[in-house]
Amino acid sequence: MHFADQLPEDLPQIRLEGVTVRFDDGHEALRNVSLDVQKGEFIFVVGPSGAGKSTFIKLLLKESDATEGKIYVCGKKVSNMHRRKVPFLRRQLGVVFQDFRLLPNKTVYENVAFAMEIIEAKERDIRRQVPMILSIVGLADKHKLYPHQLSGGEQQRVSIARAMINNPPVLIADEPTGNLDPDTSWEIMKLLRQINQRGTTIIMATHDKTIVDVMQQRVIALSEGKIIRDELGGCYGCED
Ligand SMILES: Nc1ncnc2c1ncn2[C@@H]1O[C@H](COP(=O)(O)OP(=O)(O)OP(=O)(O)O)[C@@H](O)[C@H]1O
Repeated sequence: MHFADQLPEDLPQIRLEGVTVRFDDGHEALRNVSLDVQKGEFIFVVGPSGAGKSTFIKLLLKESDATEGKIYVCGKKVSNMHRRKVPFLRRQLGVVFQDFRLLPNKTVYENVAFAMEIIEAKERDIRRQVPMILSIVGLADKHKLYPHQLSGGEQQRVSIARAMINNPPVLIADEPTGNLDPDTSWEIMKLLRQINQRGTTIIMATHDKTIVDVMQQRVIALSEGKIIRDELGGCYGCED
């Protein structure tokens, strides 16, 4: 038994313990950050440009490494995880980006099916589940179209369908409404709220003050790499 590898008791879905990310030039993108995220939470990560939001998200996905501290995601210690195990970690995390990142030469159906093919799902399951998720995101009638034939909001729905098709317990959204107009942004937020109400934890980095203020969820505010506020039912910048 390797006691050093034992996980702490009562581990929440995500835990950061004294995490610092320091780059070669000495700049610290995160400084001694500690936080717990419980299963089923909806969390906004806010802060000005350069505050450390993307760095935080990259740590969860193991796209970056912490210089100091411990990170646990979905029952696994990520901070010392072997590269070989990273693909298994990523299966637990659906990811949605500001710029959608769809495959331009694949149809809506194929873009979503691709995420199941990667994990070697059975063809029969793909044929059953892809139409189901497309109807949940309101795109059942657009399955044959290519990304360039869709509006920005529709493209983001495809990317949410792709992120959710393998039922990850956590959905990470990095500025998912950043390229969308206000009405379309609200449609996307309604969809994210529905997904959260079905039990998926959502962590969303955003600059959108209105969305954060209206949604009344937990808000973690970063400034210069430090958590300066962490409150339930919070607002974007409460001093405003
Ligand atoms: N490889 C790197 N080397 C040095 N500094 C870096 C590196 N990557 C990021 N940084 C710095 O770390 C800080 C945090 O960056 P990060 O991308 O996490 O900010 P952010 O809050 O996501 O900003 P934005 O809202 O503009 O996306 C910034 O000052 C950035 O310049």
